[in-house]
Amino acid sequence: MTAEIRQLNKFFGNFQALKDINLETSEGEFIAILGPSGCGKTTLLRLLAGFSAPSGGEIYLDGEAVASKTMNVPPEKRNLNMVFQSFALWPHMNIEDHIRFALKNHRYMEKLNSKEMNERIDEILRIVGLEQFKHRLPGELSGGQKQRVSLARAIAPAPRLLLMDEPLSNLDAELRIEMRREIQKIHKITKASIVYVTHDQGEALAMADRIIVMNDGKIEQIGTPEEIYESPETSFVATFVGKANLFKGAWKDEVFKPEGTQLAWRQNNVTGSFIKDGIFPLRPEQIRLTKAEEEKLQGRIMTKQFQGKEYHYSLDVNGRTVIVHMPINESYEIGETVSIEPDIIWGWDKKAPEN
Ligand SMILES: Nc1ncnc2c1ncn2[C@@H]1O[C@H](COP(=O)(O)OP(=O)(O)OP(=O)(O)O)[C@@H](O)[C@H]1O
Repeated sequence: MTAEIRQLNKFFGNFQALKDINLETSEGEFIAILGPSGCGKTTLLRLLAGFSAPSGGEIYLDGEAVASKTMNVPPEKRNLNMVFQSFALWPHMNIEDHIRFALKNHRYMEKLNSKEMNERIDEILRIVGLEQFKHRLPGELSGGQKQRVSLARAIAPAPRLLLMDEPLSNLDAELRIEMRREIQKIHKITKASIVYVTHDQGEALAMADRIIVMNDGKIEQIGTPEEIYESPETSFVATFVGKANLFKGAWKDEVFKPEGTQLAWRQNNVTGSFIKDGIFPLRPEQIRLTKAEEEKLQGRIMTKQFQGKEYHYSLDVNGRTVIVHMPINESYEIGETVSIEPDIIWGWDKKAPEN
């Protein structure tokens, strides 16, 4: 299913939760809506689902208008299903019956006889790896298994659009990684379009075809995971997604002069807004520490954490905190003064800095 959102606005009283949202998705696309708590992700998802009506603008599903200021097609008349963070399972109903209920009550599901119904239930439970649990009640399942049931229930009637609201946030870290693979598999098998809300950039980067980064009710950037990570267009995207350090200074063509220095850092891939604002975003792994040299920017190591393949350092650089990740074969100590510069091996710019 394709979705088109035009100039969408949503007010709660005087508070504007969505501000002029525009978006077009293509058939079968996996879209992640990524942003911090309160930025409007769930509000946008609820409007797509039909649980809530817009204050302005329009939504089209497969080219047909489903919502505007004056009309709102209800969720059951949109060929979609939703998966919630809370699982939303019925405690008295076993797993098989959850799927059966979903198959019987979805408007767009063809009518099945009881043999076809049982085959479909088994097929769906096989996809999510729950065949042996079909007679259990939700209370007899782990968190991960419960979320598999809610995924199974959502995909059972083969909706053309799946809306997922932080479906993994109630699971522990290891299970979340495993469930990412499950959701990717489900996307591949069902070919449904997916809109997936998350505040976890790892999830969005790992699964989505395109990511919409939202902040304060607005879209900051839309792009593939690679575009969002490698070429952030705003300071918000650079820090929220890439955890970038924002160095202040002045740009002249492709050369950046950090504030208070005569250095020249070269970079040919920074977007217009950074150049205008005099900012050079560098992710922790794009910075290199070396023994202190006078002609380079210097900082003092405040903290050092061992992380397996890397040390994570925080430095005080002229009163600002800078985070740097370095391989463990180069080690510096807390209190040491070191030089910092853009990394020419891992950085965006493969050319040597001009200094
Ligand atoms: N029914 C409502 N009435 C008033 N304000 C609301 C309502 N629903 C949401 N809001 C406000 O709209 C803003 C966006 O909320 P929303 O739930 O969309 O955020 P979110 O990005 O999904 O956050 P989270 O990640 O914490 O779920 C918030 O400031 C919230 O308080």
